[in-house]
Amino acid sequence: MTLIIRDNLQETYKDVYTDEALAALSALVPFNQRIKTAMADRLKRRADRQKTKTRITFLEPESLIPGTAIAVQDARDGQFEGSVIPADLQRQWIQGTGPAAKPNAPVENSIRNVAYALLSGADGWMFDGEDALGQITTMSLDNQRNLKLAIHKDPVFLKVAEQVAQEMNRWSNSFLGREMITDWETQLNFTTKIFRARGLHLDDRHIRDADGTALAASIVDATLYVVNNHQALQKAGSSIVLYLPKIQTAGEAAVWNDLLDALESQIGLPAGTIKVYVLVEQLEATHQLMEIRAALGKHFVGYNTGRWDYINSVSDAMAWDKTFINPNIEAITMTYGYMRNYEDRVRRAVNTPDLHGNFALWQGGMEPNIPVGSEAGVAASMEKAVAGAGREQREGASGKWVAHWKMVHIVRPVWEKVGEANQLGREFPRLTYTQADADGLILIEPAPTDIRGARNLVSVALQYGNAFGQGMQAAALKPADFFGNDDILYLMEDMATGEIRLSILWEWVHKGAVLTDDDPETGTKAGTVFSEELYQKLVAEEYEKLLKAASKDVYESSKTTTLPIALAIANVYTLSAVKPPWFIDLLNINLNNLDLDVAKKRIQLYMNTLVEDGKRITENLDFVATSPYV
Ligand SMILES: CC(=O)SCCNC(=O)CCNC(=O)[C@H](O)C(C)(C)COP(=O)(O)OP(=O)(O)OC[C@H]1O[C@@H](n2cnc3c(N)ncnc32)[C@H](O)[C@@H]1OP(=O)(O)O
Ligand SMILES: O=CC(=O)O
Repeated sequence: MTLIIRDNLQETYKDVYTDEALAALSALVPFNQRIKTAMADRLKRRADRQKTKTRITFLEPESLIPGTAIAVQDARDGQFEGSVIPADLQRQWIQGTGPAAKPNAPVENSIRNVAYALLSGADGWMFDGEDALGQITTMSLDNQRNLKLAIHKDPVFLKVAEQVAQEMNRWSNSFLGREMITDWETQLNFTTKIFRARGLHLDDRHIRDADGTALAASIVDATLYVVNNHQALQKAGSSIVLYLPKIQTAGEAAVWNDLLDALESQIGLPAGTIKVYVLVEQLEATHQLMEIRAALGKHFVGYNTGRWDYINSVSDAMAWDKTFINPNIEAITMTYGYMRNYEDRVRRAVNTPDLHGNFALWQGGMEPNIPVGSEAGVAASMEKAVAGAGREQREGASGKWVAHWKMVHIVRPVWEKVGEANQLGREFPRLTYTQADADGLILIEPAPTDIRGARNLVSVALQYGNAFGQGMQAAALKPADFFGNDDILYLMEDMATGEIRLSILWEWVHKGAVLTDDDPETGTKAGTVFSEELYQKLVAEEYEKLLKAASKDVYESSKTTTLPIALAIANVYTLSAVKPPWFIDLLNINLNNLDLDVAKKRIQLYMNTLVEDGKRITENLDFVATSPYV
């Protein structure tokens, strides 16, 4: 199969696009069409639900999981072959997450992120190819390059790691009162390496198939990571582990399963060698948890409650229902209405035995706090972070995600104190599939819905769009009103947390959220209906604050380049009657573009395509083909 690689990248990244990797990509090209079809099906289901105003439902027990010979009822009963949990995944108290590359940085600087991760003392680290990894220029390839250098213990990486270890110890001496790393070379072997491939909904920016169709990013990410690193990982006695994001249905899980089988077969690995965690980030997936487990069979090891994407997916799935209105984002914790019920289904699903009595893992969701700020601010936020982790541990999670290496030794003691490697097989009632269960998954409860909440949504959404344009798909952000206030910490924001903010604003504008509190500054009262005018007023005010902010919070150069583009995108997303399915689409088509007029044309093109043809634009609009690889 022919591949077309953009510009001269085959040459400049020949350490990533190795012959073996290109051969595997060529062999997997047939999956491209299958993925594109699955994504068209997704959009159609979404459009049909909106048109007919229908909710997501459970699958018919007698039906087969699409793409498999497994009956839904069998999956629910655990009548399928799952996986034994490998030794290096048995204890995953803390998994850190983060990108393995930085924007516009030489390798010696960019690879520092991998050193922080592998020296952090986290039980596992999910190196991100998706929501936290910037995609400007060639970042997805830099990410792959850095991981390969680190996993192969290249001297370039080891030199950086030695230096970073000293810096980390300086911080931990002052913050924790002790060194966090005693022997940096030994420490590098501690953390299980995990990679998150991009979801099925995204296209790679650098490779197309023979027809000129962009290759699905999932194929590219999984293939490059596995092919380039499987031997080194296995030689070190490590598992090959992926996180799979944003799966919506068991049928999509079956596509992933077949893709992984084909990849294993291509490079001579026994079927089921690659292990996967699945992020439960979609309302539809929560209706099909056992079915997804079954479809992934021997590859599947566990679920993660990917809470931020999840909130967005519920908002998106319920966009047609005028009564479904989320409150302030700060109120949507894991114990809030539909979130509580979602978490409960995940823990029940992983603790249902399969055919051989195997259970699966539940890794708790993301803790977005970072311990940087005033002493009082850090103390208060860390208390909350530890309390949140303690709650998840008690509810049955075998571990947690943190967004920064500084958080590892703050949250890990929650599990250290308990001491059990995991909570595999803890008793919970079996899943049921009643109307009441389905209703619980969209349960809204009364909670603050106010102007402070709206300002927070607007300000961070604009800053997030700006950071994305600068190549930082994750960034530490806070609302502009709190710039300079060290008692309020910056929180980790990434594609997921950025997107929910706009989704909630869309609900408030189009469904007329009723404010719960008076706001003297705008003169609105409890009972005021949120409107487009109110949104426009808040956006104008918050944008002005960002223009006036110091460079520490809003890069000066971004104020005339990526920030106005972020504003244009936020406005179109929030004000369009037709809700875009993914915020990232509008951001992606403007990657590497700093011109507002060009951006406006692209945004218009996207919206016209969506409204008129019911299609998304996901390809790299700046793709310049060179000679094909055959
Ligand atoms: C909802 C979800 O999908 S969650 C999963 C996806 N999200 C993520 O993975 C977010 C991960 N976190 C991050 O990317 C970062 O912590 C951020 C962007 C939030 C904050 O980063 P910064 O503002 O650079 O933090 P800070 O200045 O304290 O970082 C200090 C150093 O640690 C590095 N670092 C910080 N966090 C991480 C991380 N998670 N992984 C690797 N390195 C990190 C920074 O790059 C920086 O390196 P340097 O010394 O070479 O400059
Ligand atoms: O991807 C993770 C999430 O919390 O969303």
